[in-house]
Amino acid sequence: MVDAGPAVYDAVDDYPPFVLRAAEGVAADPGSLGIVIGGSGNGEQIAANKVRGVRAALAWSDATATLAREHNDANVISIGARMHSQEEATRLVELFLATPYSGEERHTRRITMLSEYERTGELPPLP
Ligand SMILES: O=C(CO)[C@H](O)[C@H](O)COP(=O)(O)O
Repeated sequence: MVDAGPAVYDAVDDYPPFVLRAAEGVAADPGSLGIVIGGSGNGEQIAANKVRGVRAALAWSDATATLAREHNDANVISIGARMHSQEEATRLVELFLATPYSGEERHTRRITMLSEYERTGELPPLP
């Protein structure tokens, strides 16, 4: 486990320096999973998704935590610390870590469209 910080609580610090480091760590270690935590989890998810190769999902229920892995093969979970009790947040993370990617063709097809867009900047064709 690698802790990208912060090491001390600062109510007015900025999340991008920590989240981008966590996300870069995940991108550099294929198969690894990351956890980012912030007020709502929205900005933290946005920051993590700036890193090439990262698929960060905002989880706010058991279903969204599970689907993030099953359907999206998300490699980062974002949690809003102010949105959940500690027990709820822990459960979301545990579900995320325990759920494998389904590998279903339609999901792989969609993920491939996104990674190809990320790689080339070219839009996938319309159906
Ligand atoms: O993305 C967010 C909200 O949507 C962040 O979690 C939030 O902006 C953090 O704010 P604060 O400085 O009050 O902790």
